[in-house]
Amino acid sequence: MGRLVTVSTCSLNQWALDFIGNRERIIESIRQAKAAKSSLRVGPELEICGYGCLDHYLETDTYDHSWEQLVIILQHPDCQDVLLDIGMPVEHLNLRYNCRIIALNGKILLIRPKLSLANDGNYREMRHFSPWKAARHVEEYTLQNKEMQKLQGAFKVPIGDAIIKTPDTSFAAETCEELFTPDSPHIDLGLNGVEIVTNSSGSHHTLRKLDVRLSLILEASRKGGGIYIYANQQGCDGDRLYYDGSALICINGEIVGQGSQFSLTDVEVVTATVDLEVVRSFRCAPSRGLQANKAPSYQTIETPYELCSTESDLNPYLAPSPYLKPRYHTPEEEIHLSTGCYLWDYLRRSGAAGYLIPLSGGLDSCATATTVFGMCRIVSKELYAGNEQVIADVKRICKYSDKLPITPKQICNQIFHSVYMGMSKQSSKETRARASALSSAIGTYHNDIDIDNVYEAQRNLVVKGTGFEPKFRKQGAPYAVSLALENIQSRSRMVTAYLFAQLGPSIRNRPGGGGLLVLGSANVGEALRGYYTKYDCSSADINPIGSIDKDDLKKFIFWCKNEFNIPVLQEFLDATPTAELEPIEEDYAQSDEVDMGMSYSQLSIMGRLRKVSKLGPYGMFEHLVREWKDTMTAREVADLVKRFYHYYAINRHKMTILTPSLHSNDYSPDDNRFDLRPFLLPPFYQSWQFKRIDELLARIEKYDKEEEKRGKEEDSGRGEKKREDVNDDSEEVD
Ligand SMILES: Nc1ncnc2c1ncn2[C@@H]1O[C@H](COP(=O)(O)OP(=O)(O)OC[C@H]2O[C@@H]([n+]3cccc(C(=O)O)c3)[C@H](O)[C@@H]2O)[C@@H](O)[C@H]1O
Ligand SMILES: Nc1ncnc2c1ncn2[C@@H]1O[C@H](COP(=O)(O)OP(=O)(O)OP(=O)(O)O)[C@@H](O)[C@H]1O
Ligand SMILES: NC(=O)CC[C@H](N)C(=O)O
Repeated sequence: MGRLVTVSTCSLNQWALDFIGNRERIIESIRQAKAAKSSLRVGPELEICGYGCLDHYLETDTYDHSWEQLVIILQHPDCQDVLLDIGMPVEHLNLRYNCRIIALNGKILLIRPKLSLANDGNYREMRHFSPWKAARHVEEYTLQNKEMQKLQGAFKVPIGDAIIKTPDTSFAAETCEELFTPDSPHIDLGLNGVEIVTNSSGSHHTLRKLDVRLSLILEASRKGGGIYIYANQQGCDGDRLYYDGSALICINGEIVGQGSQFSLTDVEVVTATVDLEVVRSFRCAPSRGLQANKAPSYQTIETPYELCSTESDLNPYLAPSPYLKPRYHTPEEEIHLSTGCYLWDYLRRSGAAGYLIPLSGGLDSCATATTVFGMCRIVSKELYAGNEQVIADVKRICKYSDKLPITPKQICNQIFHSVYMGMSKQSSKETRARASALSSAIGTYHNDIDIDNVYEAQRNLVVKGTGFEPKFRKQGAPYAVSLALENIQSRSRMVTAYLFAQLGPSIRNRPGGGGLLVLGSANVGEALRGYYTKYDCSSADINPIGSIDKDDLKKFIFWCKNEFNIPVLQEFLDATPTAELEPIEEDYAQSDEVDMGMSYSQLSIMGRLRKVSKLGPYGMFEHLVREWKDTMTAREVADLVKRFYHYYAINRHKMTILTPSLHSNDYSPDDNRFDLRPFLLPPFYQSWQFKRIDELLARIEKYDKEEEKRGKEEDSGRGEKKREDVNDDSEEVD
């Protein structure tokens, strides 16, 4: 007869430093796990304080308040008779650790600190914590919190890397990054006969990443057998990351429970029943046995609590959960769902009345606007489904009617403002019309205004104050003077956008007033190339598309056109990207790609090589000269790479003021949290790096010439041979 265990994991929408809210969500998840008859509940990494506290981990308060919440949870009547695996930070002998608290019926069995800290990309755990002293090392921890001492009936508990032994099985915890390391703890734990391994994570979303995480999780139990339970945070916990849930339960490499990746449900519990006999029979292999004999041994902590379901004795029909196929979203769906869920969390947590977008009729602001409409679609779905938290949030934010707005357009109209800020000579009727058409299609509260007066007032300050008449380059002025005029427009648009954001709700008589959050729309390519104005109207409160490049954005807009049924989106895809900062003339209209001296597609490729492949100018040239050999000469590639790095270098200072954006890609150039670079870089022309490119280019061109010569000689050789052959043939024929 099988030995059945019912276990629960969860995704919680925690918020850094929201101790009360976080605690309530933890208790709710335990309630739901118990209702599903689970004997073990696993929660996300550092769930009590919220994973993303960053430098608040340097404050003792964060540790003390976490203990205070833990005491409340452990005493709570709904949190008894279930084994708990809860995440929080712990200070021990003046060092700080990222820990799991394994507890049962108000008592701590073990504090398990993280062994391998996450410290790349967005992660800075080494700044806040120490890794645990050594694998398998255990010592005593002295409880500081008086309430906890009382509850424990002791003032010491074990801290370290140990196994929890129950009469019927054993389990152990590993934490997030430990799964990503080559020598993961689950390998030795499995060889030590641990049948259940938990993994508690604070793991963020990037496009196409779930595949990597799922393969690692499945692999963790496929080779060595066993049950692997994965918990993760979900949502925006106060920073640029979207934690993408996807709680998972698997056995011997097969999924038996998978939670949502993106969701507006604050507490999502995933439960499955698994059969320990399936693990035991899988592990009965001689080669594994030989390795198990040699595996280093662990200290065990014993508890008389049994994890196996007593239900199996009572209910003969209780069966293990069936195997499931892994569920993935397409990258376009991922953009829609991650931006939508992130924007909703940001809005409801910020206390603002909604969003405002400066809508230009170009693709980028269109993409940003579409992410907000996508958010309204997700919210609408939850309203129809009766999600109480979402209903309460919508009631709080949407105040223009007593009736709950329910369709995406109704919701959009209440919380989303757009404003087109035209100039009579610079703005085309096409961009103005596209902005209006998009606004009508998605239902924003739209204003179409002209800012000529503001522009003229600024320009006249110079004319009247100095007598100098600034002109555009097409009128014969130097580039720098023309740029100054262009920048008046973009900067006054920013000031105007914030004005409309502050006053928008009052203009519409929103009960209680309120302000709107200004949305930005700079994309990765523009940011890298520096093709935007410092403090222009994409300097906003938050930018949902700031780490997505133009190619991915185009795919996203195309997908939305069909999925959301918004035909006008095709017009944005067909339009030539233009900043419209210079007067339009019969034979001249500004174009982004001409201005930049490179295409957005080339920028996408170079952006990935710079960040993801970690290539400098020389490495990038070496790579691209091979990659693009069929379409560009080596000299053209060298020119392009040099142009890219030159502008990247002289404009890197602009990244310091870039709008915070949702982190969606590993090629993100975000200077503030992810892509840390100097902001005063040498301009590269005349540099050592470019000199080395020139040397390589000279070698390549020499090689090309020699190849050409050899080719010609071979051709002529072949020609002569052919002629000889022909002559031979003719002789033969003769
Ligand atoms: N090394 C350095 N470290 C710190 N700051 C530095 C600096 N060098 C210049 N600066 C400062 O940077 C500023 C100059 O940069 P910035 O004002 O951006 O001006 P700039 O880069 O000269 O011009 C903006 C460019 O963005 C283009 N553009 C394209 C699309 C849309 C938009 C738009 O705005 O809608 C704009 C526009 O056509 C133009 O080519 C000045 O304040 C200058 O003092
Ligand atoms: N006439 C305008 N009215 C309102 N906002 C504008 C206007 N012109 C520019 N903006 C704002 O400035 C941002 C930067 O302009 P930019 O030209 O780079 O982007 P875009 O027009 O949205 O897209 P594209 O780069 O495809 O033309 C826009 O996304 C938009 O938010
Ligand atoms: N919190 C963690 O340890 C996360 C690290 C891990 N590399 C991830 O991206 O998911």
